Amino acid sequence: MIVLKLGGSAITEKDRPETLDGEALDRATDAVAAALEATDGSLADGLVIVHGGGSFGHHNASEHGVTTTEGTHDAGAALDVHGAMKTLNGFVLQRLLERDVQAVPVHPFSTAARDADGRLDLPTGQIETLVEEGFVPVLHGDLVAHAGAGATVVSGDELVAVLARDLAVDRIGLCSTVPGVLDETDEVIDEITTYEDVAAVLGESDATDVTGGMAAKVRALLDLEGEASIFGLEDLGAFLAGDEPGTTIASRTVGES
Ligand SMILES: Nc1ncnc2c1ncn2[C@@H]1O[C@H](COP(=O)(O)OP(=O)(O)OP(=O)(O)O)[C@@H](O)[C@H]1O
Ligand SMILES: C=C(C)CCOP(=O)(O)O
Repeated sequence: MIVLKLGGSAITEKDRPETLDGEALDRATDAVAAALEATDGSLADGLVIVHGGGSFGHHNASEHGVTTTEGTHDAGAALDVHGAMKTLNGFVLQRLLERDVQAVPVHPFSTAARDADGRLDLPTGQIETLVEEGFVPVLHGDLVAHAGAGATVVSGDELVAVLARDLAVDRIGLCSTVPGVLDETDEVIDEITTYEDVAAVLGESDATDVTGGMAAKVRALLDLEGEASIFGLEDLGAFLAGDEPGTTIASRTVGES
């Protein structure tokens, strides 16, 4: 199974509130549809798509002071953030359906929760069954119920990490607006194995972002057992065809702290 995150920075104009990058989303969904068609719909035993927020969700969350740790108990605020993410989810689904991809929505706000320590629980049985039945579940960064905090933000990157941990996932790809993780001279770093090696060059997103940008992304992926790739839209087709474009985030070896 492949878990693919379409970064919000890749499919929206992240610095203009609630603005889709329709051309980029077309390119992304073209690549997904072509990869599925080339494998008669099987694509390495299934595909799960997660998309981020970009200019949907982050601005709303920021206005309401909601982050991954600071929550809200105001249903109106919660629905504002969740509604923005559902709007973007609708655009992603529509473009996939137009290309005959059997995409269906899974909204984390309706299914996931955090405990008081912030640990995320995302039931995956529904997702597994959807994949087995030939669907492409499309999840998204969202709000989730958070014990003691109301509702907090969950990033698409966190969802990818949980899916990779709890499902039989073979490959993980994060398609963003950058061609990979960049070093101090803006060259793509081929492989990252420890956070410390790259901490100095990792930053937040240039645009409004409540979930930590590239630094949080690398941290979440380094916690996984398998490898993950971070790459740009131009390399999405290559990733889906089996290549490892951009930056590979390699897991820690067993026993290493
Ligand atoms: N060393 C780095 N290499 C590449 N990008 C970096 C680096 N440091 C910070 N960034 C920022 O991280 C951004 C990518 O993270 P971001 O969270 O915006 O991506 P995304 O997952 O595509 O979007 P979203 O979070 O909206 O889904 C880049 O656009 C850049 O602004
Ligand atoms: C801001 C919200 C609601 C979700 C953000 O998800 P991300 O763009 O994957 O970090």
